Amino acid sequence: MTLSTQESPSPALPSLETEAQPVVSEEEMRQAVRTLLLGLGEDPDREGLLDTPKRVVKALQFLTSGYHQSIDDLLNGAVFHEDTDEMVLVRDIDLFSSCEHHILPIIGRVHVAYMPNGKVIGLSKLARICEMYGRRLQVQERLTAQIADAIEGLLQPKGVAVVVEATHMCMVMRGVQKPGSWTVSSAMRGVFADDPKTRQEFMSLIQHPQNFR
Ligand SMILES: Nc1nc2c(ncn2[C@@H]2O[C@H](COP(=O)(O)OP(=O)(O)OP(=O)(O)O)[C@@H](O)[C@H]2O)c(=O)[nH]1
Ligand SMILES: [Zn+2]
Repeated sequence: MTLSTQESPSPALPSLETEAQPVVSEEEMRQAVRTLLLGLGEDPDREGLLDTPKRVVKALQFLTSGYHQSIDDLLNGAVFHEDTDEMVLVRDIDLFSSCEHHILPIIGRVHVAYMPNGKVIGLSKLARICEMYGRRLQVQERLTAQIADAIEGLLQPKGVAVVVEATHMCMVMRGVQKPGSWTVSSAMRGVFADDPKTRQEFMSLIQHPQNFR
């Protein structure tokens, strides 16, 4: 699918992926799902599958709806001037994304921290940023870096730390079939990259509780 540029990001914002507009109609997408069903040996005209192409297209559109969001929209102006230089951390943000290789779920959690530099962001907006990038076709490493870049661009903080812990259904349900495997990726910027003590403080704050599975 070709991605077409719909808007040029504001220079004050971090560089974003351009908004994707479908270059095929919804009907063509449904036909493609019907073709997949036929290829799988199914009968797309049997009762249980009649509405499946429509449902699959709708589900995939939702799971990739992050392409149609922008930081500007989700932020709703919630950046505030605040004189604090203590670490802000939101941990255990649920993550549901889709791997770009197999379009299968990536499920996990994100921990986001930053060291303010005169500005703070509405806490929910950190989770919304994770959602926006999660609802795209992703590799975990890029998702992690995009979240860090967005926060860095918005707040120009003294540092940003993002850790993503996720399990990839393409490694669990198929392929190498390793349930229980978790991939951990991190993006450390500013003081989190430069100062081992600050990084260590962050890492100790996101340690799993005893009962973490
Ligand atoms: N680095 C990285 N790799 C990923 C991610 N999601 C899936 N992959 C990997 O992408 C690779 C694609 O490899 P290929 O050999 O082209 O595809 P495949 O035949 O389906 O590979 P297997 O999964 O090993 O069966 C696999 O090793 C996946 O585990 C991700 O978020 N980051
Ligand atoms: Zn995959």
